[in-house]
Amino acid sequence: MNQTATAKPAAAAKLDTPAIELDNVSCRFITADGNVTVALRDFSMSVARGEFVAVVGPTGCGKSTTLSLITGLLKPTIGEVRVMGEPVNGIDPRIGFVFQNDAVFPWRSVRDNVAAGPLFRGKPKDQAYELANEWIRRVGLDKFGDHYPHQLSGGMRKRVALAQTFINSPEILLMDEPFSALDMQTRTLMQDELLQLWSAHSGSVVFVTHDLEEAIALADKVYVLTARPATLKSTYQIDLPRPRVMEEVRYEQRFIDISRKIWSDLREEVQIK
Ligand SMILES: Nc1ncnc2c1ncn2[C@@H]1O[C@H](COP(=O)(O)OP(=O)(O)OP(=O)(O)O)[C@@H](O)[C@H]1O
Repeated sequence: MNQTATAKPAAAAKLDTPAIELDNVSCRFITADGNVTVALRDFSMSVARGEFVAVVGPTGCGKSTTLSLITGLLKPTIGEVRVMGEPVNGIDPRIGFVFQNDAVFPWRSVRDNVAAGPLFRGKPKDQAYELANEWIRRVGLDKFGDHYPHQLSGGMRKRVALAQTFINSPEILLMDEPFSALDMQTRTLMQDELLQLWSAHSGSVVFVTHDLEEAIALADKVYVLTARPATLKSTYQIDLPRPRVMEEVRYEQRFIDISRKIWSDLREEVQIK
């Protein structure tokens, strides 16, 4: 075989590599009293570059564990986790996070919170603050740059968290129930904002949620996990057209059909005691 004729240029081959791969991963915890909890069993997942993946499953099955494995905070008991084709090894600056609890510094103003990432990464102060102002404007908080987190609503704090994360241009964004503490209206607004930021930014997202509708409305692909020990129950490609408008997409017939299908899978698992 003619190797040179078939081999892809290295750069192109690299771009084909998924952003995230979990390869037959199992994760087992041994608690202080000697009990063993298997959180994931023989679980595989692949997230392409620029893809938005949502992970749903019953409470306590192992959804957050998948994120901890991607960050390198946890190591799999069996299997391998790769980011951009390389085995995970420590904290990766290409990964950003947004969790349910805001990771804002309460003693810093909005502007200082948003500038913290670039400053930490060594950007000169004037550039870091210029960028922070730009992101504060993008998330609609222009008038609140000098406010402190306790002076903001839950939705506004979430905007700070998004600005704080997106300012670092993460190639991978991990989100663990980021909007679950928000009321329904604010949550819908934040979902729209997330989609706008993501589409302008083109990173890969793994979004863990209890809310099946949220998963379908946002994602390109939904992974459904079984009850613990979580293994893969099913995956669904979500073929709803983009751009999606949150308050409209959930009334579309296609959305309702997909929800019904996935819910029938999930219901079986939620009912397992
Ligand atoms: N560090 C740990 N030590 C021991 N057990 C753990 C640890 N982390 C998670 N677990 C256990 O692993 C299981 C899966 O936890 P995980 O947080 O991944 O579930 P989840 O699906 O995200 O849950 P929820 O939907 O309630 O947020 C749970 O039973 C949890 O108690």
